[in-house]
Amino acid sequence: MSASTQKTHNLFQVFLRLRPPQGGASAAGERFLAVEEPDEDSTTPKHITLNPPNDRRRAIEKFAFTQVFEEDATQLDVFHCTGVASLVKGVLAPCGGDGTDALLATLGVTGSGKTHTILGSRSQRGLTQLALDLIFRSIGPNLANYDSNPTLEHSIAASDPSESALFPASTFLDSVYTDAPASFRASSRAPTPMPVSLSCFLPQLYPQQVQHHRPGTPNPYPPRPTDWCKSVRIVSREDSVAPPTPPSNPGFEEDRKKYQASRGSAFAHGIVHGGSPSRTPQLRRGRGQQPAKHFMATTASIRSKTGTKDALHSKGEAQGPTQPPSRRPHRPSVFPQQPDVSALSVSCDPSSEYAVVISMYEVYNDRIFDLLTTPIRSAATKEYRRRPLLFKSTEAAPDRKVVAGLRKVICSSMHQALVVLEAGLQERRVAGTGSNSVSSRSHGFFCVEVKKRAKGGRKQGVDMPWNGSTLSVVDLAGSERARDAKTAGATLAEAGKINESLMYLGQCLQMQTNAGNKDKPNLVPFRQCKLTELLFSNSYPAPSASSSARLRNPQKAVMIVTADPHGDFNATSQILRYSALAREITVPRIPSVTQTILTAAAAAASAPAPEQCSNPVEPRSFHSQPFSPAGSRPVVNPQLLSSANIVRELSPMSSLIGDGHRTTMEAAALEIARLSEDVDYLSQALDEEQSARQEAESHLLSMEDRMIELEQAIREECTAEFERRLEIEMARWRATLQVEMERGEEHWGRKIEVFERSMGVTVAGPNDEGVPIGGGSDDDDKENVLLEDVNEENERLRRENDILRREVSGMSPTKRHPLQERGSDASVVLKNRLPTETGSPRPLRTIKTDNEGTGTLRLRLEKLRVSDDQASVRSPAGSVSPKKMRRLATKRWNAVGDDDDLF
Ligand SMILES: Nc1ncnc2c1ncn2[C@@H]1O[C@H](COP(=O)(O)OP(=O)(O)OP(=O)(O)O)[C@@H](O)[C@H]1O
Repeated sequence: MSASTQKTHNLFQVFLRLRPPQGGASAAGERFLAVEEPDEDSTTPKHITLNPPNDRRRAIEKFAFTQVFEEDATQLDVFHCTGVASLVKGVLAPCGGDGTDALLATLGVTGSGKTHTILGSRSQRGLTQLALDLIFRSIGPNLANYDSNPTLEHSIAASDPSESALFPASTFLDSVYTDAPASFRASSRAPTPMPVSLSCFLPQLYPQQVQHHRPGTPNPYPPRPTDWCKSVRIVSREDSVAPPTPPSNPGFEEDRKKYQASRGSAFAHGIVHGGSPSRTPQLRRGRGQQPAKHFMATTASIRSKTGTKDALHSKGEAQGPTQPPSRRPHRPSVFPQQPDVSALSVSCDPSSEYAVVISMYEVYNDRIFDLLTTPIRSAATKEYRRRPLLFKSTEAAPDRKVVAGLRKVICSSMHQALVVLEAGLQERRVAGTGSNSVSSRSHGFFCVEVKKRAKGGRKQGVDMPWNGSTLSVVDLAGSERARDAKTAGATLAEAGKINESLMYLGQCLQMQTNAGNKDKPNLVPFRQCKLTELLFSNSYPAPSASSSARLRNPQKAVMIVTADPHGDFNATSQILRYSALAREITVPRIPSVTQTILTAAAAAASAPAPEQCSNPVEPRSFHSQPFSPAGSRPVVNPQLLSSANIVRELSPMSSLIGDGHRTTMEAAALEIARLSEDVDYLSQALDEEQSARQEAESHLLSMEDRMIELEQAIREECTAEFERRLEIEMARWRATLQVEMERGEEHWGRKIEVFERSMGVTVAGPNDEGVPIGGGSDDDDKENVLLEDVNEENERLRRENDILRREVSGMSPTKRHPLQERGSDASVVLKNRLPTETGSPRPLRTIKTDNEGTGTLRLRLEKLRVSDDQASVRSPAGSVSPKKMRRLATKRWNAVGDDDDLF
């Protein structure tokens, strides 16, 4: 097919594959995607209808695809119906020529089944393995024998335009895996060198060439900077442990789930960076202990948790090929065999010999990294790094771009190809997210170059060049919403890059149908990012092919869109919108702004014929673009058009709007649908916010009531507590007051007593020893002793007084004088005791006696009187309080004043 004829076709055939619900239909959410019945002229469904769940006001969309695979479609169904065999046939070019490049890609929301479709599972092969199987089966005996032709590698490398480093599979696999066959070790080839040194690594990669290179002659295999000096990405320095090997028996779904769970938990914390599969902490469990995501990706988890900050921005050093042998993983040996395509083969060119060369790379953060190049550790940063590769035109291929500097592996068998694929998948980045426990974080490219040349390979003693075509299998990373995927940090950043690149891809896919439209220029903006460049660059014939250059056919491309009918509606509808070959929108309710737009458009359209506007009717349904998948007739959704409203309103609309304004109206309808969705979403969000606000307000009110109650209770409690404490304090105060009063009374009593005592001492004078009575110590015992002494003295004086009285009464009046001589002149005493004119008693000290005996007697009588009173007051001694003493003393003082008849 010529380039000019290809131009009129879509760049991609787009298939849709629906994923069966995980955990049964009961566990799935509401289904929002319905598959339409096949058209009359077709046996397979091609259309689906997207019904927004739980919201009948949103636009209903209908999409057309090349074919729709429902949930029960098998891997073999997809393989057959997507025409992989046809792609392979184009690559093999059985009719001669270079063949046609083919691209097989999957696109979809994260977790929708892209990797499952492309790479299969532990029990089922994916399209990649099936395509490889078909290629090797079809080539069969025409595959060039590497063993019988040692210059094969040289001749292929010489024809390769991409500045690649070419290795035989055995050499490459021995550098990656540990269990190299004994025969290989005994070969003449140098063993895999440990260090990264270029000089010591060269013999391993180019053993034959080095052997054959003679000193002094130009080396045909000089080390290329792109081969050795491009390190691409950083891998954690923990990457030093042997990875698990895929279980040898396929079909153990349980093991697989466990493995996925372990990977999910291990990677859920962030990015899992690429690295050798043999170097992940999670993989230290030993062989066969961890099942794989799919049989090829058993060790894909190798990515060490990085945490590695700027892994992507760091620059690396020279890249080396290997890890130390002891750290390399074991070579997988058993792969799933189902589905079986052994009965299928396509023809190849019998006059040609073929060689199959495999390369793998990934697009991560808009940069290309080789998956078959082991990252090497930087001496400076101790990080494992790779270098990004360039997608460019080379000297050997000026008319097309190639990924330059890839490592490519020549495979002699299907098994070798599978093991190489496994090795490359080990390097691919995956991570656990909220949406998929084993989520691809990069766009993976698996390229099978089928080289061909005329049999014999030599013409006039010169090696003939190899030409050929490439089958590229692409497993795109899934679009994801950060909210659902619960990603953060670096994983969130890479999700942003993924979404951005998928957005550009969506723009390209949307524009692709215009490529066949003669009226519109080819505006597919595929140079916006690496992903679209890689996918679309070969879709067009070389723009400036020189006369000497061969005119290559544009690639054939198949896109398989995967979708989960029970998954995220918004994300799925977005993917379907830009990937579908055609789309029809039904807007059930047009907001007022829409009416304005449509009315204006209708007025403009009807300006030349104003009579058509006599009865305008509000339109409700539009076709966003004509359905034209692969030349089919325009599609109208019968279910949607069965609505009486829509049918009735379509006709007036089409009569109102002229053809010249149809494009405007379509754009307006699309915008309306988008705005309507936004409005619906915002109104729903507003409703949620309002209900949340109401709930918060009612909660606030109840909280306020509760606070008031609490405040009241606290106040009452505080009041009770205050009163209780006040009562206690009052009681304490009263007690203290009582004590103080008693102390005060005692104090005053003591003072009065001291005063009385001092008075008594002054009157009594010194005792026999010359010490004043009562003037001594304040001690009670002494007082008691003194009191007893006074009492005794009092008694003695009483007795003496009685004696004297008897003597006085017995004496004659003439003999009474002696009594006066004894100092017992009562009249003098009475006279002295009588109050003075002022009313106060006359001080006893001032008494002057003429007679010493009379004075002494009088003093003794006075003493006797006072002491007697004191004795009567104080007896019983000790039982009278100071207070009483004071009162009694006071009374006694008064009594003394009144008791004039004492004698
Ligand atoms: N057709 C299917 N049949 C059975 N299981 C499927 C199918 N499609 C997907 N799955 C399962 O769904 C899960 C997610 O699929 P997969 O990993 O292929 O998604 P993905 O689209 O590649 O996600 P991501 O973009 O995050 O890498 C896996 O467990 C896979 O086995």
